[in-house]
Amino acid sequence: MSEIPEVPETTGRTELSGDREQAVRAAELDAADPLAAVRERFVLDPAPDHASGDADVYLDGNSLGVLPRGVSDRIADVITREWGQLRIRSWNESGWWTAPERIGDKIAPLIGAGPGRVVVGDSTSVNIFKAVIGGVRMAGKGCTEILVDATTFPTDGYIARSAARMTGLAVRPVEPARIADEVTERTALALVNHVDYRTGRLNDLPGITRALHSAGALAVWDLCHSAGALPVGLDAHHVDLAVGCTYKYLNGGPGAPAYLYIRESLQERFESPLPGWNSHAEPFAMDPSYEPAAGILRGRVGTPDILSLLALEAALEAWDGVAIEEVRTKSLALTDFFLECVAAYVPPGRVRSLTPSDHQWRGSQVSLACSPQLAADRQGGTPLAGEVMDELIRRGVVGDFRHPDVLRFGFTPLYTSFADAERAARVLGEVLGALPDVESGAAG
Ligand SMILES: Cc1ncc(COP(=O)(O)O)c(C=O)c1O
Ligand SMILES: Nc1c(O)cccc1C(=O)C[C@H](N)C(=O)O
Repeated sequence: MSEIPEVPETTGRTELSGDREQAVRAAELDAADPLAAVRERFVLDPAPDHASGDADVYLDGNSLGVLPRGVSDRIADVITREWGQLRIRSWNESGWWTAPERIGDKIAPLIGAGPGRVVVGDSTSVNIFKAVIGGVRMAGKGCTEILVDATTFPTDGYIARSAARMTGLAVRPVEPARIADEVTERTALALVNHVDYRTGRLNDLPGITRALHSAGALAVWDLCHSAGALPVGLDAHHVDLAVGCTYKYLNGGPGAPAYLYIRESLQERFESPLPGWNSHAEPFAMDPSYEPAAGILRGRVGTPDILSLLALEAALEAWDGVAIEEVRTKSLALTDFFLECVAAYVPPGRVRSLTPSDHQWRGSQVSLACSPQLAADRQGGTPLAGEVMDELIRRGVVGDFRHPDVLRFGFTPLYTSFADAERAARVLGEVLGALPDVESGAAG
């Protein structure tokens, strides 16, 4: 990239000479980290085409989590033995048929749900559809609208609008912080992201859920960016419906199936808009008339994606003996430390944090907005901010870029170390420091 001059790259080894203070601090924090050994449960080898041969600092687990060690062997066994040799018998003998609810019960403790409240399958988008239409069908007769988080990840908005058209309701986008003031007795439900994918802001799940309930509306939460990163407390906060993906902080793999949570007391009233045969009370009766299965099974649709489901099940073993509360403690310490290092290494005015400094409102990522000059549209496409991320990746620090100016760094406490955080901030400082002077418009 032409705008970023060549400067010596960091080696990735801890260099105590130049940036002694932060590097020493990182080493101390890693030595005291009770989750440090959990990192060994993940494959963090260098990519085969990596020039230096060093492993990357991987800060993109909020998009695609890292491969947990046990998954490859488990999937090889599923393919060679369960599918290759047992074939059709595996639906019963290998537990394929019951995998969606069995794996749902394994995710449940991580999101504060009791058994029988979570079912795994389909994509997040499809589960949003089930939850929104299922929620509207349970809402009061006079309801005329659905509220949608105005800052939502786009798929939620697209699906909510389509679901609203199908049910004759209107959609009203509302900032999460305004939902308590905007909800009315005409609101069927609100669909809200627990953590904002762009800024990393944590929304007030208990407070918003309470406010919705006081107005008689249901609370539907998208947990994609919180599940596996922080405690959610679905049962404790009486959330009605929730969905989430499993390929981010749950490390289930690319395209891993999503999940649907239905509050226990609502399950018998839940009418799926996708009542496939797997959600029937007696699927193998092949009855032409539909009768929903009892409980969470009615959230199923068709034949589950067994290879992906069982990869996810193996991936969840990385959580053995790990409490979500200790993950949260480490996540906040990592993001605090990264922000400290950014302040120490990055020249003033080049980036500002979009992620709240207050722990109460912070998820498990840090989003840095680049100065307007770096974010400005340039002829031929990507803003310079996008090229900054490309350069970071080239130097072995993997985050991602979101238009127009956001550098995102996701922190997955199961495998991210404090040394990773220090190295990422140091390389960011080198890349941004090598740019020609820009006006200081972004500091703050
Ligand atoms: C908040 C949120 N919801 C939904 C999705 C994606 O949905 P799907 O799993 O259907 O691709 C994402 C990310 O891809 C997301 O960040
Ligand atoms: N789901 C993804 C995919 O299939 C390909 C690339 C990225 C994704 C993502 O998860 C994007 C992500 N939800 C985000 O927060 O931007």
